[in-house]
Amino acid sequence: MKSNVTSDLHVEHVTKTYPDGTTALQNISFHVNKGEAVALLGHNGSGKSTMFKCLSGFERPTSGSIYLQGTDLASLSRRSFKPVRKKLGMVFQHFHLVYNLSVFQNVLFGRMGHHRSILPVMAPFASSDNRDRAMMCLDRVGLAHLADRRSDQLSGGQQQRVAIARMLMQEPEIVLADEPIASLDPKAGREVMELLWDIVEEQSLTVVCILHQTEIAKNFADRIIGLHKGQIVLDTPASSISAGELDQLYYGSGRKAAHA
Ligand SMILES: Nc1ncnc2c1ncn2[C@@H]1O[C@H](COP(=O)(O)OP(=O)(O)OP(=O)(O)O)[C@@H](O)[C@H]1O
Repeated sequence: MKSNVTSDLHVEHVTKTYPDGTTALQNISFHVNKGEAVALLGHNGSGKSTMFKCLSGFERPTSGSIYLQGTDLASLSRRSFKPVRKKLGMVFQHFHLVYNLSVFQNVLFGRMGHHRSILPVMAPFASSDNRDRAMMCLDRVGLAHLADRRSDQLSGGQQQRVAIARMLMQEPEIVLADEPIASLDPKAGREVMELLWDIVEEQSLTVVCILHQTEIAKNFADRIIGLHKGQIVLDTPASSISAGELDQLYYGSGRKAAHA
């Protein structure tokens, strides 16, 4: 079902209660415009991953709606979700590569949503177009020289670059990133964020990125949304957010803001 919603992502009064009765999201509403980069912050258990799962279609909200470029996700059958899903590029904390396969093969898998079967994305059968595209994506993340290496023989930072190349292979319009640098050391994490952000800026992609590093969020995102106990308690341009507001998000009113 199409709506007249014009933003890339539109979350309207979303509540999510798990079968055991835990309410992880309570009446959440926000929208993300095309090309906008939003960082989703909040302490452990505030509902970030549940939001990510609802945005990506892995979980359905108990009530409320999520529109992706105007299409209500809840209205889609499994089959009709596929073309919509193709627009969503995902980056995860633990990379989700197939580790006993080559870097090149992992990047080819990113094209899966463009085909009806797995065959056209298997290296021995892939078209020259797909093969060239995979090498271009690897080149963009600086890893073309490692195309033939097994993915488990890369550093964490390199594995995340492969995951980004795989996402590029998909040609997404919206990027959902779930703690993309949480498994990396500070230097590798910063380099991966710089790469990811260069790519989303050059392709004008819309981004929702879950982060725990507030400095990184301030430096990279256009806007910061803060969750607390499943509710939005902060929705502010990153350029104008104060250290006190971030402190408040993580430590609540019981703690005096360290930088206020
Ligand atoms: N499958 C589930 N079944 C029941 N409760 C769940 C489930 N998944 C998450 N929860 C609960 O929902 C709440 C929000 O969890 P969620 O994982 O979304 O938070 P989070 O902000 O991503 O936390 P973290 O930063 O630790 O990943 C928590 O109370 C959690 O225990």
